[in-house]
Formats: sequence, C-alpha cells, structure tokens
Amino acid sequence: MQRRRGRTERVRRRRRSSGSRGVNESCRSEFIELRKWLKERKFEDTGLLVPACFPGTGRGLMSKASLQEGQVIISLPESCLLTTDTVIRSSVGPYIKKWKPPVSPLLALCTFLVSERHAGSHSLWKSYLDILPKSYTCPVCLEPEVVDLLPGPLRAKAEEQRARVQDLFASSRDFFSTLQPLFAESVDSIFSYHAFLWAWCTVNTRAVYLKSRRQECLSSEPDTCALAPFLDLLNHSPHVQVKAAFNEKTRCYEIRTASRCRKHQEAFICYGPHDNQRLLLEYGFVAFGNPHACVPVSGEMLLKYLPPADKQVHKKLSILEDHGFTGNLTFGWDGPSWRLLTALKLLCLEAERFTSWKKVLIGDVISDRNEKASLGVAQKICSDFIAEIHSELRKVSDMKERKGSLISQLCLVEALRMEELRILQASAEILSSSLAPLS
Ligand SMILES: C[S@@+](CC[C@H](N)C(=O)[O-])C[C@H]1O[C@@H](n2cnc3c(N)ncnc32)[C@H](O)[C@@H]1O
Repeated sequence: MQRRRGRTERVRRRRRSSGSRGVNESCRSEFIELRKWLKERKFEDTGLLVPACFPGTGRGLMSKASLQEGQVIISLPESCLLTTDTVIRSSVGPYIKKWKPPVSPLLALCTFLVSERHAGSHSLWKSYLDILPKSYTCPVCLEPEVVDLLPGPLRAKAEEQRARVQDLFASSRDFFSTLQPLFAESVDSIFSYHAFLWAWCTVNTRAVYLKSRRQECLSSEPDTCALAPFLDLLNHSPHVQVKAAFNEKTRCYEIRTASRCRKHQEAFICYGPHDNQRLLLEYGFVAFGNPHACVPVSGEMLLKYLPPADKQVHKKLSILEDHGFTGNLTFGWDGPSWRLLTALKLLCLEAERFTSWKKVLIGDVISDRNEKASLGVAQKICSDFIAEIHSELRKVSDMKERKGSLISQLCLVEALRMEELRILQASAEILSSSLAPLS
C-alpha cells in the first residue's frame, strides 16, 4: 500500500525540486512577439511549454503540465522553419542562383541570417531574430589565450574549427560583394567577420536535422540544417530521450518525448550521446554529470608509459594500429575504457607470452602479472592526468584574477576541467580497488 505523504514531506520535496525550477519569462516582450509571430504562421500553441530561465542551464523551456512518455511536446509547422528553401525564396535568392561555383547550404543560411538581422524591423523574421543570443561561447568565439587552456585534443579541434570558419568567410567575400545592390550600406560592413561568425554559430548551435530536397543552385554538400524557432529554446540533457522528425502527414517538425517531465521542471531534448569536449566544441557548454563524458588518452601518450627496453614494442604498436586500438581510448566514470585497458594489456605483455596477443585483443586474461602491470600503468596515467588538471586549474584561476573580462569564457574551461577531474578521481578509485586483490 502506498504511504500517504505528510505536509512536511511535500514541502521538503518541493524545496528539493525548486533548485532546478526556472523563472517564467513568457511575459517578456520578445516572447510575446514570438508567440504572435508563430501563431500567424499556424503554430498551435498548447501552452505546454513556456520560456524560462533556469539556475543551471540558463534560458530554456519549462513544462506547464507534466509530460508523459510518447507525448508530442512541440509541433512546429513547416511555415515556421527556416531552411535553404526560405533563403532561396528571399531577396538574396536570385544572387545565390546566379553565383558560381554554387554556395553551400550552410553559407546560404548564414547569408540569410546576416542580411535579415541587418534588415531589423523590416525583416519578416524579426520576432525570431530578436530572441537569438547576441553572442556565443563555441571555441571559435573564445579568445586565443582561453583556447590555449583547453585540453590538447579539444584545443586542436578548436583551432581547426576557427580555421574552417575563417576560410569559409574569406572564400565567401566575393559572393557577399555581389549582394551590394540589396543594401544602402557597404556589404563589407554588413557581412563583417563578426556578423558572419554570429550567423555560423547560430546555425551550428541551434539547427535541427532536416534533410531538404536538393536545390540546383546550391553546392552538393548535405542540406540538412533547419532553424526551428521556439523549438530551439530546448536545452540538452544526456538523461532524456526524444524522437524528433518532420511529420510528412501533418507537415510539422515534431518533438515526441520518451521521458517524463514533471510540471514546472525544465523540458529537455538530447542533442546526441556527446561527451563534454564535443558539447563544448559544437554547442559551447559543458553538461554536469554527463554519463558520456570521458577523458581521452592519445595513442602517442601511451608510449611514454611503456616498460623500458621492451624489444617487442614496434610489433605491439603495429598490432594496436592494425586492430584500431590507437584511438578512442578513454577514462570514464566507470574507470578506464575496455579499449584503453586492452591496449595497455598488450603493451605490458611479457616477452614469453607475446604469442598470446590475439587472446589479449579479445579480452582474455593472460596472467596476474599482466593484469597488475596494465592496471598499474592505467593508474599512473590517471594520477599524472589528475596532477596536470590541478596545474591547469591553477592557470585558469590565475587568469580569472588577471583578466576579469574573460571570466565567463574561463568559467567554461574550468567547468570542463572540473568534470574531467571528477571522472579521473572516480577512475582512480576504481583502479585502486581493482589492484588491491592483485597485490
Ligand atoms: C538550441 S539552443 C537551446 C536554447 C538556448 N539556451 C537559448 O537560450 O537560446 C542551444 C544552446 O543552449 C545552451 N545549452 C543547451 N543545453 C544546455 C545545458 N544543458 N547547459 C547549459 N547550456 C545549455 C548552449 O549555449 C547551446 O549552444
């Protein structure tokens, strides 16, 4: 029989959940305008979700009633979606159609966003543009000295992202100059790098996946991004499941939740099973307690930890290479990944057992000595990483004191490093309990 809850317990439960409770922002003028705009475009507002500001995740959508598994929580008509079709039908369309070689779908969307933002109150998309963030925190927007504080693998990807965006901008300038007849001001000032970067980040952090039909006037790169006003206010949680797709019958982009959500809680979608480095790279944030978060270990790094004077080292490395064991090696919340441990077991394999290398790769235990040696190396890597993160955190905190203007960017790096530290500490505990019976 279910126990009836007393008043004290109800109050306690309410207090416990109020930590994640948001402040309803639906009365703000920009959201009132957005609602009107959506209604004009046939959006049926059920009032189920309202914009709100949450303590942990910032602006998002709050449920006004409890959401049940399988329920459609947003159904956004085609007329509300911003796709390359929208762009081609707009004033920049004829210029896109004329330009050779054809512009990419991504460039078409960015061009539209910059042009419409410049149009201000004359834009048909004003109500949507007004709710878009003014700035972003993807690595491409971070100061180089902050990027330098990112973990090595992410730093490399961040630099590659910056180079890609800068290249796209530089190679698009001739195309932008053809748009001059549309504007009274110089296109150089309208299509500045700053404006382009804002548009690129808008598409990169907010677009939903929607495969559009191939447009002859666009390049053959995949045309799979659409901006979905209102729906793009949903934040990410790695703990929820949703189905998101365009419904051909209703001609609406629908989000169907597969997870429950209590009344007045934040409603989330899942952007994918991304680790924190990927979330920071693509979306400019870090998720706390992310089950997919991990700390990567590069193949080259393992070399530093090899037993000295191992004559079989080259053979071992080429086995790892041939069997794809040099990438995707990680520490996670439940310790070193199976792939990392397997690579270490092979590298620690005693000379007289070398012929058993195939058994190692399928997960067989070769000897206590091999188990102990590989776990010992994992432990050493883990403790070196922990020391390195402490030192990086000190650098971040020094810079926070010296460079007040970079605080929010530095807090992001700090959040990432703190999560990595927690993962490594969890791994260190698991490793020492796995080693205990072997010593
Ligand atoms: C599609 S938008 C979601 C709505 C957005 N928060 C807004 O105010 O417009 C994606 C962006 O929201 C933020 N975001 C999403 N999920 C988040 C989370 N769990 N924690 C913090 N920020 C999050 C990130 O800045 C991300 O780039």
